[in-house]
Amino acid sequence: MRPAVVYELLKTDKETGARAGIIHTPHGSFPTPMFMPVGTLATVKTLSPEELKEMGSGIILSNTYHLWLRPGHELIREAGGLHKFMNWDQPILTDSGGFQVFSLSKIRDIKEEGVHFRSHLDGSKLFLSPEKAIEIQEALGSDIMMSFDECPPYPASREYMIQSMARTTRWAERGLKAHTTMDKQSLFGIVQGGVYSDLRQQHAKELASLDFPGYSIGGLSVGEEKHLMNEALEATTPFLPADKPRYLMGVGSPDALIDGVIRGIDMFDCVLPTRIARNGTTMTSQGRVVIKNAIYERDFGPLDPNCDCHVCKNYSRAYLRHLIKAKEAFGIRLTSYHNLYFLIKLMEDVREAIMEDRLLAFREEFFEQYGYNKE
Ligand SMILES: CNc1nc2c(CC[C@H]3O[C@@H](OC)[C@H](O)[C@@H]3OC)c3nc(N)[nH]c(=O)c3cc2[nH]1
Repeated sequence: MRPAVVYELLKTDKETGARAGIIHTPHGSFPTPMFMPVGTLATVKTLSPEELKEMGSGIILSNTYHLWLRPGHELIREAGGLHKFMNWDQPILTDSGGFQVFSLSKIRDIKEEGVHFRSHLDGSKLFLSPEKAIEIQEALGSDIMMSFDECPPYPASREYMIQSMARTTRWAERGLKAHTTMDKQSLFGIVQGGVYSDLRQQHAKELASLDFPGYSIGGLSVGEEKHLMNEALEATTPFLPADKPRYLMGVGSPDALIDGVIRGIDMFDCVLPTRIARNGTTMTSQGRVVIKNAIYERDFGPLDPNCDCHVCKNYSRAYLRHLIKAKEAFGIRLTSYHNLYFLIKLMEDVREAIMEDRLLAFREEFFEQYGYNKE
């Protein structure tokens, strides 16, 4: 089948493996590297589609597991699909539910045919398989779908990893066969292998031979140290086709994004920016600002003097601190907007640095300003 998702490589940074490109999907195109806001329950918490477009969010995520449980994928299909249901007419990427089954449900039983588990909402018995995950994502009308995989717990033994990877490959093949409603392929394979470089390389090659339109790198950002994530990426991306997108799942923080781009990653997602925003922690060009801190009580300057988002142009740190302490809903709307804007803008700046072959210099300057070098 022809791919529904097409990657256009524009430039590779001369000093690193970093790439600048464009990803084309049935609902439009977006530049890469790109940070993708997470809208697990069909909403990027507290923000409207108009605000997401205004901040430059080219694509958002939603979550198969959660939407299947509530409000149900059949209801969303009747509503005309997820784009219509949530009034978002640009690209949507959905996860397969693999991760949530393993991270949310206590009781689960992994079998070859799929995973039996109980709903984290009402304890009812559920069964998720590669075929079911495809059925749900097709009902949602997702532009970029994820294969049903196992994200093994961290750490996992080599023996367990080898068995799990082999099953994840068999599940990926079943997903490719089940994905039939559209005349084009929009299913990504998910590379596993934990922190074992040889297994990462082996799984990348295995999935590359199945010719997916794109590849996710899973099994990371699950508690491993940063250098282990970087080493896993170095063992994976060189064995993935250069003309296909690479998506690092669940990442992340500004340093992890930059170091992921340097190792050939094009797409990222993470709940971090919106999750920390809800308790008033923000990312700024000078590092983290925890707005509830008393030092900001009479600080009438902008959250980030180097940021041109509407929050930094119109509201002061003192006002944000007041709203967050008073638990005013408008406060977390402002901190959520700024944090997402910050990461999307960071990826735009990184993309510019790639176009001008100066990504390592950009990394040095950003790390210095943000305060990473102090750690
Ligand atoms: C946080 N670290 C992390 N997240 C991960 C996710 C969930 C992202 C998904 O989870 C939701 O955010 C909580 C988002 O909806 C996202 O959708 C793609 C993963 N999903 C799958 N299928 N396989 C993996 O190996 C995997 C690894 C991860 N590591």
